[in-house]
This record gives sequence, structure tokens and C-alpha cells, in this order.
Amino acid sequence: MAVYTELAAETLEAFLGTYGIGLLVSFHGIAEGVENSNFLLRTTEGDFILTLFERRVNASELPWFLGLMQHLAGRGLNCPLPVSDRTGTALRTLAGRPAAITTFLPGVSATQLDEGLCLELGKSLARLHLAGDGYGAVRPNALSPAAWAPLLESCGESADALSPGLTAEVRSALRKIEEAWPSVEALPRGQIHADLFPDNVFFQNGQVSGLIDFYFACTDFLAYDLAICLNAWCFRDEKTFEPSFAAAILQGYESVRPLTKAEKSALPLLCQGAAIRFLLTRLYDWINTPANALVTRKDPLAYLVRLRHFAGAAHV
Ligand SMILES: Nc1ncnc2c1ncn2[C@@H]1O[C@H](COP(=O)(O)OP(=O)(O)OP(=O)(O)O)[C@@H](O)[C@H]1O
Ligand SMILES: N[C@@H](CCO)C(=O)O
Repeated sequence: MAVYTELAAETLEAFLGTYGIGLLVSFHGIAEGVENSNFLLRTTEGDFILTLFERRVNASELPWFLGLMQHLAGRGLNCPLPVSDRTGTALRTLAGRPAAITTFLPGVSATQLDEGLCLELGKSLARLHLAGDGYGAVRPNALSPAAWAPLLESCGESADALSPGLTAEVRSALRKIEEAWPSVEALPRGQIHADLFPDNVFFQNGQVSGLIDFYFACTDFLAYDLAICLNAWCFRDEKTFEPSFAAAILQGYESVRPLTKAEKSALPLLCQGAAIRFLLTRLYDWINTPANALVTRKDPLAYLVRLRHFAGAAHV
């Protein structure tokens, strides 16, 4: 999965007729991803990605996401460029869903991480942050600390059924993190990706060739994005922290955008926050997705491991 909505070739042909990107040669649904339906389109002009927005994404926010990608791509970042139809509109409707076509990016996501890839990831993340400068529209982070406690409480007793004592442990960690969380003015802010996991980064010949999936992007602390990457990229077998990966990400990042002293000292806390955020959304999905659904559920406890690690870390 994910193809939640099936499309007939005639429907797609008619839809494509309103764009200037050639005639349909072939198309197929893409299995990866869990949030939206994605199709690879081959036209007489090249390859494109068609996304039908299904879950979690609030349709009223889509212009912000598409505008951000247009801004970043315009600044030379390797991210999908939304394609406009003949009337200049990028956000359309297809099969009753909000829909957009973007450019196709080459490369593949890494299945085996190493220091070299982490270094390049760090550089790309910093480039994304610099490129976001000038995109003035603000999108508050819908999964910021204020959202965490309600998310945890909405899981009720099911969290403890997954792992006895989980609710109490997360509740106590959450309280400490919330109290210590930096104020809005304390750290540099800007447009962040907020979900830059290895599956959202394509590589070609050891270089980053594409960053995708901007639908959690928001305006928040730049260093929080780094904290998300340190969580997602630096645990071997989802268990063991790999300091050399973290060092490589930081080195790559700082070769493009040096961190301030305040950002460096906030990192262990931001990493705990990032661990809680993914623990909670995974927990919510675990509880609310039937075990036999076509979507593969992601393990919430992999982020409990990270939370415990960063809670005990004086620095990253
Ligand atoms: N612009 C692109 N160029 C090439 N391939 C893409 C592009 N966008 C998406 N894909 C392919 O589609 C797959 C799913 O995309 P994506 O990760 O955005 O899915 P999603 O369901 O929206 O998000 P999530 O990762 O949060 O589940 C990717 O793994 C990749 O194979
Ligand atoms: N990257 C998220 C899921 C999709 O956004 C996770 O691994 O929990």
C-alpha cells in the first residue's frame, strides 16, 4: 500500500488532457508510503508523480505545502516541483480527492545507512533550511508539544496493553520535556521538513538526488528538524545509537549552516521531543489501524528506545 483510490486509464487520460505534460503512456500505483495514494505516470514528455491526498492532510493546507515545494525547488533544492495545469493551477481534484502532479525525482532511498550517507543528509537538511528562508507563510506545527498529551490520553489503556507501564513512562517524560521546551524566540525558526526519514531521501552515486514527502512540513525550530533526523537515521537495527552517524549528520549540517550555541545545547531535549512525537503518532496508528489492514503499522516502541537514549544523553 498505498493506493487507497483506484483510477481508470480513461479518467487519468482526461485529467492529463488539462495539463501540458504530454499524453499518457502508462501508469501504476506505488506500494510505498502510508498516507496518500501515489501513482507513477509515464507520459510522452517524461515521468511524473500523481498524488491523491487521503488522510491526515488537511485540504485547506495543501496550497501551503505545494507553495513550499515550489519555493524550495525554485531555490535549487531537489524536491518535487508541483506541476500546474493549463490554467496555472497545481492543486486539483481527481476521483473526489484533492490531487497534484509533481516532477519525478531519480534515485532510491538507502536501505543500509552509513556515515557517508549521513553526511550528505546533514548537508541537504541545512540546504533545505536555508532555501526555506523567504517563504513567509507560516504553518504552525500540528504535532508540537501541545499536541502530545492529548494524543497520549486518546490512546487510553491500549498503550499499556502494548507495553505495560508505557503510559506512565511517556506521561512523565512528556511533562519534563514540555516544561523545558524552548520558548519561540529561544532558537532560530524557519520552514522544516519534520519527517525526513530515510524513506523520504533519495540517493544516486552517494549524493542526495531527492527529498520527498513534505506533508508534515511546518514552521518550527530548525534544530528540531535535525533532532528528527538524529532519531530516524542514527539507530542501528532500530535499537543501538550509532554516534558516528550522528556526528556525520551534524558535520554535514554545520558545513552548510553552523548551529548556534543555544541550538547545540538544546539538541538532547529536542531529540527527546522528536522521539515522543513519533512514538505517539505510531502508538495512535497502532491502536487505530486494524492488524489486518493493508498498511504496515510501524513499531511505536522503537521510539521508546530512542526516548530513553536521549533522556540519558548530556549531548548528542
Ligand atoms: N517526486 C517523486 N519522485 C519519485 N518517486 C516518488 C516521488 N514522490 C513519491 N515517490 C515514490 O512514492 C513513494 C511514496 O511516497 P510518499 O513517501 O510521499 O508517500 P506517502 O504515503 O505520501 O507518505 P509516507 O511516507 O508518510 O507514508 C515513495 O517511497 C517513492 O517511491
Ligand atoms: N515517518 C513516520 C511515518 C510517516 O510520516 C514514522 O516512521 O513514524
